[in-house]
Amino acid sequence: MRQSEIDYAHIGRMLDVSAVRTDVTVDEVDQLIDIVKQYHCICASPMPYMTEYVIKQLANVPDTVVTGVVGFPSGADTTSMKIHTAREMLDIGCKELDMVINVGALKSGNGELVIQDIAAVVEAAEQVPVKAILEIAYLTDDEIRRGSEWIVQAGAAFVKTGTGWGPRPTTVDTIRLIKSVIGDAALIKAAGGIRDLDTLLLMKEAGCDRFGIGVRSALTILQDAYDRAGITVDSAVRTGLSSAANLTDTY
Ligand SMILES: O=C[C@H](O)COP(=O)(O)O
Repeated sequence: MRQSEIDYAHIGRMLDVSAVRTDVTVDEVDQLIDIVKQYHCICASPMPYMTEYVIKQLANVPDTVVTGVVGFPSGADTTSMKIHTAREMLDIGCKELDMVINVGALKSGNGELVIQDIAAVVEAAEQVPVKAILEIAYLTDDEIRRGSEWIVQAGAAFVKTGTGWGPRPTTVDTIRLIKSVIGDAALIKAAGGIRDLDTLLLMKEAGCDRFGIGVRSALTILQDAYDRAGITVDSAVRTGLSSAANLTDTY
């Protein structure tokens, strides 16, 4: 991909900006709201108890939908718990869902459980896209292959790589591996430890369609894209960079 072919001004259309850490504060959620508005990001992703608040704050922002998180972060909830959460998120107005698959069942080779768990949420979501999270940080390459196949079989719209809570980041090689397995049968969302624009662009070239990025890294990446596009942004959002940097980072 040549630099001249990249639409830096619209990078936000591929970004789900998240505030899904344990210690996320209301100030950080407010900053997430400012960022998605300023950079026209496609999706905002808060923790469940803040989701209705974010939906209200973005009510007049047509560019951005809010995703509801399901089964964060372990994926070990029962299927009925996941269905309940999915329905609650949809009832308050979420237009997408990000669910963690049953990682323990995947590692135990229990495909039937993994597939029915995802399929039940896909069914509850009706037409709303479900991004099923593998949590690659805990998986071998074989498990990533198997899990990707099961996510496609269950009918999820996206194979998503991570929650951001795992011990290692998603890499370009992870995206290549998933793409080699699923082809065009589902979309790919890379998430977890993406910290710069060039890595994001390499992942896009490898077949990634969407990126989930925590609020601190998102601001850095979006600002880099706007700088490359020669766009000046509101100083209030840029000032937020320093407070968002308080988010702890495991990578
Ligand atoms: O899905 C969203 C995650 O928060 C992305 O991970 P991150 O916080 O490491 O960027």
